[in-house]
Amino acid sequence: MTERRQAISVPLAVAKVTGSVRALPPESVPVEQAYGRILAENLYADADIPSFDRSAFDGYALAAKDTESACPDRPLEFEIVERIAAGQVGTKAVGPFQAVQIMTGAPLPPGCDAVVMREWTQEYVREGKAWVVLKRAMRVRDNVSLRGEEAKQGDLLVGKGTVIHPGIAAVLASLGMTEAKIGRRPVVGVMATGSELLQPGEPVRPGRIRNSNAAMLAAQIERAGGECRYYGQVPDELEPHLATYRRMLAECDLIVSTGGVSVGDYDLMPRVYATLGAALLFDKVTMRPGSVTTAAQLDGKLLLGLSGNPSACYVGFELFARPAIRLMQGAEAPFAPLIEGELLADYPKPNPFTRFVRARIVYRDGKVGGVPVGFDKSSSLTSLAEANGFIVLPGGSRGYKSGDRVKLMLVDDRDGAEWPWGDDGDG
Ligand SMILES: Nc1nc2c(c(=O)[nH]1)N[C@H]1C(S)=C(S)[C@@H](COP(=O)(O)OP(=O)(O)OC[C@H]3O[C@@H](n4cnc5c(N)ncnc54)[C@H](O)[C@@H]3O)O[C@H]1N2
Ligand code: MOO
Ligand SMILES: [Mg+2]
Repeated sequence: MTERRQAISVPLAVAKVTGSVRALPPESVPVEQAYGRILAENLYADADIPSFDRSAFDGYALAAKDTESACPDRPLEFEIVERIAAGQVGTKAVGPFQAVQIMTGAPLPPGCDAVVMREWTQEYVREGKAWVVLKRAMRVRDNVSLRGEEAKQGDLLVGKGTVIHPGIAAVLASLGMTEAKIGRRPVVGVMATGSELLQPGEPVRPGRIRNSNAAMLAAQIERAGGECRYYGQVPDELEPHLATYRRMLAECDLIVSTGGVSVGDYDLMPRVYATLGAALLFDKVTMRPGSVTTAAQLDGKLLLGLSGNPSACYVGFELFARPAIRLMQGAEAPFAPLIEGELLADYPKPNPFTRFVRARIVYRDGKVGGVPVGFDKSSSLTSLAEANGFIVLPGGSRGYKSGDRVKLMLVDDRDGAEWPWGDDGDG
């Protein structure tokens, strides 16, 4: 008789996987190539930001107190003593009822504490001197960006472990960094198993199917931030499994296989792990699809045996490989966000295990909801083309009705979330 496997809960399985990986040593890349990578150091302001008082508008810098009596009936005249563009520093002392013509971003000259927008003024020449006339009073700091108003020297600007997006690229550049220190992308070895598999370019033959999981996993690895190294598809024979697996162990940081984890005669992954001496973390999870997802550890490396069934493979990857890949890059928030939203169609099936219904997450009328996509079986493939998330239904629940509140897992998210599962049960 086949040995019965001990199933563990999803949160426990996720915790076992995430507890088995650690951040890889960081590396540096040019800031222009850092988009989507994970920052490996805290970014602190190296100076006050902005680093000097500067004009926020094109206009005239002057002392606000000189403008107190200005009004439409009694305009005030200021002598223009200098004109400064952004990048220039004024050289003239500015006395009472004098002004400096100033452009946006230029440093405020000493003696000035406000800027009048050009549109509020008129400029003319009289007796060989340039003058500007003003019809309203200004207050100190009007139209001025003050030194340190955004951040003070030493302030934390961006935390280590954050996914770099365009705003963070701007911060890096503003700190004078040409290179960003980031987590190295783990090299993720992928092996597809199954004598039935054809390469996508091969003609179909009776009983055979095209290998779609390899292409799917390559894209999932890319989305998670890993570097996919594909080792091809192996037939259901132990020797090619072992040979390929040994190469992956030597060359990769994380190993993902698809297929062969169940109890069929040709499901060889359990024997692969046993032969290699890997320590099993789990080989059954109380989830659907993907219940036979297996995880093991060898020489400090995480080995993930995903199901061959396309939907089960997809779900297993997002639940286990994704946070592992992100943690290996040093992410602080490695998980896909799990949020509450509305179920947008009836889902009558009972859920003996936690169910991950492949879904289209939609944002409509200020609300977020999930629509189950098409054909809903562990073996389904084409409906995945529509999915950008999962509806997560807890184990032990019965059918759900359209409009019910449910948990939605956003697998297309980029920034990540901290532990989404709560401290008990299924999140
Ligand atoms: N007696 C039992 N049978 C099965 C159980 C069980 O508990 N007891 N679990 C079922 C569940 S649930 C799943 S899921 C599958 C898991 O199967 P394996 O991980 O062993 O995968 P394979 O047997 O290799 O293939 C399953 C299925 O997927 C197709 N496949 C495989 N690789 C690919 C690929 N690269 N691209 C596309 N499709 C692929 C394969 O042809 C099979 O149809 O086991 C159930 N059985
Ligand atoms: O492992 Mo299977 O995908 O639960 O249906
Ligand atoms: Mg099988």
